[in-house]
Order: sequence, then C-alpha cells, then structure tokens
Amino acid sequence: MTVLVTGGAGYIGSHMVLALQDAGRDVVVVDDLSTGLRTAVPAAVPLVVGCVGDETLMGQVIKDYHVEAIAHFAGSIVVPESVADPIDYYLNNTVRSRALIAAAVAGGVKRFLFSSTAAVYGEASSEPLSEDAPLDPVSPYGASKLMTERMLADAGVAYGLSYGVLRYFNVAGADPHGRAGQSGARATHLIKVAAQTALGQRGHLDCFGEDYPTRDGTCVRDYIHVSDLARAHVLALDHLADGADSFVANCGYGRGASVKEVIAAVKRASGVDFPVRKAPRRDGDPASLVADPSRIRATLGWRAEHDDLDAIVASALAWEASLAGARRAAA
Ligand SMILES: NC(=O)c1ccc[n+]([C@@H]2O[C@H](COP(=O)([O-])OP(=O)(O)OC[C@H]3O[C@@H](n4cnc5c(N)ncnc54)[C@H](O)[C@@H]3O)[C@@H](O)[C@H]2O)c1
Ligand SMILES: O=c1ccn([C@@H]2O[C@H](COP(=O)(O)OP(=O)(O)O[C@H]3O[C@H](CO)[C@@H](O)[C@H](O)[C@H]3O)[C@@H](O)[C@H]2O)c(=O)[nH]1
Repeated sequence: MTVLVTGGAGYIGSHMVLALQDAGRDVVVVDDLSTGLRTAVPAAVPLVVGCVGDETLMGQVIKDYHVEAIAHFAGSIVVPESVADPIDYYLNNTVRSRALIAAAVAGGVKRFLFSSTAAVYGEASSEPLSEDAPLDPVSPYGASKLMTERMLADAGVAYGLSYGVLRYFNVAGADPHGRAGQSGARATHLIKVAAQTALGQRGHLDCFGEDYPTRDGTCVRDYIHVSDLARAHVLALDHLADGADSFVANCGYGRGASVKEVIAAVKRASGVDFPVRKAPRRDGDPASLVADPSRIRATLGWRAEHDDLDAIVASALAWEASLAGARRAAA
C-alpha cells in the first residue's frame, strides 16, 4: 500500500513521512513547496512538486504510485492571515481539497485522512472540548477546514470513501531523533517564535492579548508533540484498513498551557530571559482550546509518549539550534 502524503515537505507532514517510513510503508509526497522545503523530504521518498488542486496531476500520481490511502496535510495554516485574506484560505484549504477528494474518488483510493483543527469549534462552549461540541469557527481558517470535513462526510456516504478527520490542537516540538522539525522561515507559532527569540534570532516576543478570561489573561492552548500526532495518523490508517467506520477525533492531551506559561517554559529550558512585549489581541484567536482526547484513545488505542511541555519545548529549542548551526555552516 502506498500512502500519498500531501504537504509532506511541511512541518507535520514531514514527521508523518518519517512515521510511515519507520513503520515500513511506501510513501509518495505531493507538495507545492509554498511553505515546505524540499530538504524536509527524505531522499528515498519520491516528491512530486505540484498543487493538490490540480486534479489531473493528483489522478496521475494516484495511478503511477498505486496509492491506496491519502493523508492530506497540505494547506494554509495561519489564523490571522486567514482573517486578512479569507478568499485565499477558502481556495487553498477548501476548493483545492475538493479537487483532491474528487481525484481520490475517481482513482479508487480507499482511505483518506484529513488534517483538521481545533479552530472548527470557535470560542469553546465547554472545556475540555469533545467532538460533539458545537462547531462555530471564529476564523476563515477554521471555516475553510470545517467545509472540507463536510465534503468528506458527504463523499463517505455517496462514494464509500473511508475517512478519518483528525482535529489537531496546537502542534509543537520536533522529532526526538533530530531528523525533522518546524523549518519554515515565516513560521508564526508561539513555541517556534519563542525558541527563535531565546536563540537571539528575534529581539523580543510579542504576547498577543493579556485580557482574556483565562487564569492569567493570556490564551490557553493544548500543545501536542508532533511525533505523538504523526503516530496517531499511522494508527488511524491501520484502523481504517481493518474495515473500521470513518471517524472524527480530537488530537490533544486534555491539558492547556497559557501563553505566559509557554514563555516561562522556553525561558527555563533555554536559560535565557528574553524580552517579552505586551501586544494587542491577534484577530481570530479564541481564548481557550483544550481537547477531550477520550475518543482518539478509545478508537485508535493511541497513548501519548511526549505529554510534557518542558520536553516539547526542549525538542523545539534543539531543532531551532540545529537549524541555526546548519545556516552558519552554509555561510
Ligand atoms: N501546526 C499546527 O499547529 C496545526 C494545527 C491544526 C491543524 N494543522 C493542519 O495541519 C496541516 C499541516 O500543517 P503544518 O503545520 O505542517 O504546516 P506547513 O505550512 O509546515 O505545511 C503545509 C505544507 O503544505 C504545502 N502546501 C500548501 N498548500 C499546498 C497546495 N495547494 N498543494 C500542495 N502543497 C501545498 C506547503 O508547501 C507545506 O509543505 C495543515 O493542513 C494545517 O491546517 C496544523
Ligand atoms: O508570537 C506570538 C505567537 C503566538 N502568540 C499567541 O500564542 C497562542 C498560540 O498561537 P499560535 O502558536 O500561533 O497557534 P494558534 O493560532 O492557536 O493556531 C495553531 O493551532 C490551531 C489549533 O488550535 C491550528 O489550527 C493552527 O493551524 C495553528 O497555527 C495564541 O494565543 C497567540 O496569540 C503570541 O502571543 N505571540
């Protein structure tokens, strides 16, 4: 069985490629390299540079590589960017996913995993959030993902496509063996930006909003280690291959950390007391998002191996330092 990993040159997709390789699976990657890097794809894995919205190309890849399952990570991911340019997010995340789903159905692909997000819930109506909580995104990013979830549900009924929708909470950290991490130069994620600041690559860190209704006024998120997340996907593919029903599952640990707590963890791990500036709220940010992970545990038998904020931060710092070292060596 060959697994097509879209977005496999990106942060989470590259960890999925490693997890599949570690499990002895055949993999092909499609990525347009808009934010991903060619070097993130291991040399032994074929990389087709192209857009998932190109239905003809996707059909050809499915045929050429005998693709039986797709793990669809490709997409645009920055919440405030989606508020500023919603049409672009509906194009890249919704319209282009439609083309990929159409090619999957036409090409006889049996299983489909989709990278969805906690952003489909909007402002949390309860905590922790179960999959049955109301779906009411407060950003175009969340809405663009929810539309794709809906397309998959309808395609499942109409064409018998088996799917797993994985709603990620905040993904962070790097491969414990140092093979991959978050490399994109324009990354905006809190832990990545804090690690860069600790290493002196940025002068300060902005703390976006300190007046949220949370324990210390800053936003709370459920940070999940990227390798735990990738392993959940491998389990999900096996689950569907065993003939199980399609499913939707939250991916998180069930515990939240505030922005201030994350900053403290990065300062602790790095030993650097970098400057933090109070900044206005960022558009599209819900106050708190914490997962109820009961369903993914029960459905896939998934257990966290890296549920420790300090360890997550340490792996992100180690990856950031290795990127800096590689840049120095190349200069
Ligand atoms: N990082 C998180 O915390 C998080 C949380 C929830 C959901 N997600 C979802 O996980 C997926 C992966 O996110 P990531 O953090 O690895 O981001 P990323 O930007 O590192 O990876 C996305 C990859 O997709 C590629 N890509 C984008 N549009 C494409 C297109 N039209 N055709 C082909 N390739 C395309 C990019 O070049 C990149 O390699 C996304 O769908 C994102 O919405 C991420
Ligand atoms: O320099 C920074 C960066 C972030 N934050 C705050 O940190 C929190 C987390 O932000 P970030 O790391 O950018 O993640 P989110 O905006 O929560 O979004 C991530 O997590 C979502 C799931 O919760 C995914 O859907 C998105 O794709 C992914 O980018 C938010 O309150 C931000 O306002 C700061 O204060 N300063």
